Amino acid sequence: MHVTHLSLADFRSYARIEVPLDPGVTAFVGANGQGKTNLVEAVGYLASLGSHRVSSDTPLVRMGAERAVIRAAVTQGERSQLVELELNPGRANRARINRSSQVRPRDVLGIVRTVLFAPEDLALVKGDPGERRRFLDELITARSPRMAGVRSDYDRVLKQRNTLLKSAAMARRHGGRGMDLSTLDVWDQHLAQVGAELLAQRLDLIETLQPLTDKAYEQLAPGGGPVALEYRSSSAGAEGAASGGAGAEAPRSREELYAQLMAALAGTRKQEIERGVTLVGPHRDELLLKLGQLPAKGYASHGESWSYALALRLASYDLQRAEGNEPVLVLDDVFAELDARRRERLAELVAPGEQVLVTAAVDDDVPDVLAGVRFTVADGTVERT
Ligand SMILES: Nc1ncnc2c1ncn2[C@@H]1O[C@H](COP(=O)(O)OP(=O)(O)OP(=O)(O)O)[C@@H](O)[C@H]1O
Repeated sequence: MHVTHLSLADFRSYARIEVPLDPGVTAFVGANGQGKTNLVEAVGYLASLGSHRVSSDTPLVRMGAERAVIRAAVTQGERSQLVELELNPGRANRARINRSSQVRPRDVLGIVRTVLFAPEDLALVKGDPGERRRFLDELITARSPRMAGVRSDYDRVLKQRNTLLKSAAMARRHGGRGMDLSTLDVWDQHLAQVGAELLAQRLDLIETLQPLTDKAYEQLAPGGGPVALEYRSSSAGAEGAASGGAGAEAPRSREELYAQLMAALAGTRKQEIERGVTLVGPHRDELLLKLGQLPAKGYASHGESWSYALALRLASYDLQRAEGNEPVLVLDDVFAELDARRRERLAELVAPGEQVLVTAAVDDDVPDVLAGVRFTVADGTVERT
């Protein structure tokens, strides 16, 4: 798919902007702070209902404005669609497809697809486990938009269960009789049900992503691998079952994963009531990225960490393409971060994409193989050059 037109109103630094886009490569070039990333961030938002830079919508709305609107015309094969999101921080966001009456924001998922490479990606390798969980869950949602509902159900159930545990912990501290544990039993079942669905999807994704990541790493840094993705589940027993990639005997069916989660919740209940928080479940799991025999985090060099992060993004691109969903590739300011060899290899790998959007501070940061349409971004204006 590709975006043929992007309109923004009160989004970030833009009061109003209309950008017609072609398939193939488009580079947005301009000095620091001129609004290049703001443009591609908007495209990424349509694909994931979130920004790759911030976790709240507030900074996305232009200072002084109340709401921001992102609108894109999208073409997939013969089909064209108009998708629109209105961001209302503090209130519910709104969405429209083909100017129709309103739909839920999550209904637009799957219309715009992106794989976004950005300097923030280094956190995939060097950052907290939450970064890697988010990477997995975003890709799961891109492959199967209905999983956005499962993800938000999980967050909701977890929040409610934590509230219950917190009040149980408070009651204990203040010498109360404690709580009626049958209520907690019900929440355990809810959590295990949605948790098993999420866990199953993550394990399936990791198995599919593993060979693609290894291949991408080899393309970017020949001879530097192998790389391995291992899922460390907080709900697996001490024997470490349920690891994706490696664990051949790991439970895979929803029923087995449900039983695993229920057993883990029962096993940690005393501790959870003491601490007032849910200690096991997908929100506590870790995706371990290994380079050779060692974890990349803490061991890989800066360059190796970059190659790993890029390999994960390339693998997600290959995966979506293989499943018949060609995403828009967005490369936000990444070439300036890479040495000449990686820059060249990455550019060659992405150049054939149906649509590639690149941002760079200067023309020289855009590799020659990505010659295409250029826009100059300056002072809130975007002009084709
Ligand atoms: N909500 C907002 N309201 C108004 N201006 C904003 C808002 N959010 C960001 N900006 C402005 O947008 C500009 C940053 O834009 P952007 O991140 O797209 O820059 P860039 O061109 O990608 O720069 P760099 O090359 O440094 O990455 C900054 O000047 C910032 O002050």
